[in-house]
Amino acid sequence: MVEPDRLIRLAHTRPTLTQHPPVRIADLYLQRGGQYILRDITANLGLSDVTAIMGPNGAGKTQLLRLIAGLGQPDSGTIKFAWPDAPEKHRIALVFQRPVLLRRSALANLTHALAQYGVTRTRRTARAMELLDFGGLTDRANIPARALSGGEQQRLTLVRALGAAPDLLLLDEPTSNLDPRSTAAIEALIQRATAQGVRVILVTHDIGQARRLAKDILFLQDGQVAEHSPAPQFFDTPTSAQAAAYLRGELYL
Ligand SMILES: Nc1ncnc2c1ncn2[C@@H]1O[C@H](COP(=O)(O)OP(=O)(O)OP(=O)(O)O)[C@@H](O)[C@H]1O
Repeated sequence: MVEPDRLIRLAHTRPTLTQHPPVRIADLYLQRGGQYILRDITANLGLSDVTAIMGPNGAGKTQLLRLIAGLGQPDSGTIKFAWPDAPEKHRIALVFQRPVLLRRSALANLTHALAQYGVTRTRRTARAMELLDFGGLTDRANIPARALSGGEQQRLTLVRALGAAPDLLLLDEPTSNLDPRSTAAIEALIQRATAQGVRVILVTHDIGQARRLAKDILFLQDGQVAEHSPAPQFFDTPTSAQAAAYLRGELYL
């Protein structure tokens, strides 16, 4: 495999993010079907390399991620980015829970995406091969993407997103349908991306995954922030009753 620093070479210089939180969410409300599904969300995200958004089904995790990605507007409140021109599409990449791939080979899925990202035709194939290598998919280059295993498809989706050299990678339960081996491969990819300075916001129900990857946890309950803490504090001494019950595996209704 190529070295990570060769692979995700940045299309632009990353800003120093220590002074400004990459994502600043303030007083955010979102209504759907006549009800508020996100309420009074105020949080700085992306200060650590991996932020996990956790919470029970229906808590609003996916909707919050979509708003951060620029897919839709809140009813009120703001989402501001450390990058002056964000959300510019190539600075923020979103990977959905289920892979969405074209009916083409793995390689062609990547060259197609790279064309969208503005990579010149002459560089596309070499870059796509680098990305396949990064994802451990070199020998799958010419296989129809939709014939790949679930784990391979998700790896392909992830390296396709990284091909945009994003500053911020948004992942919505990227391993929810995968077995431990495939999950480990995805987590390794995420860690290699963060080693390149990519900030990750990860929605996950997998407590073990959050422990392995995340430095801070935003816990949502009923569309509100129940807790936002550094990971060790969240796991050892959660301050909200909801998070404590969730971590104990109790059914908090
Ligand atoms: N278009 C819509 N109309 C009405 N309600 C909606 C709409 N879209 C989402 N919702 C509701 O918003 C709530 C939050 O949904 P969201 O998908 O963000 O939850 P989640 O925390 O990601 O859940 P899960 O863990 O099950 O994926 C849910 O109760 C959902 O039914």
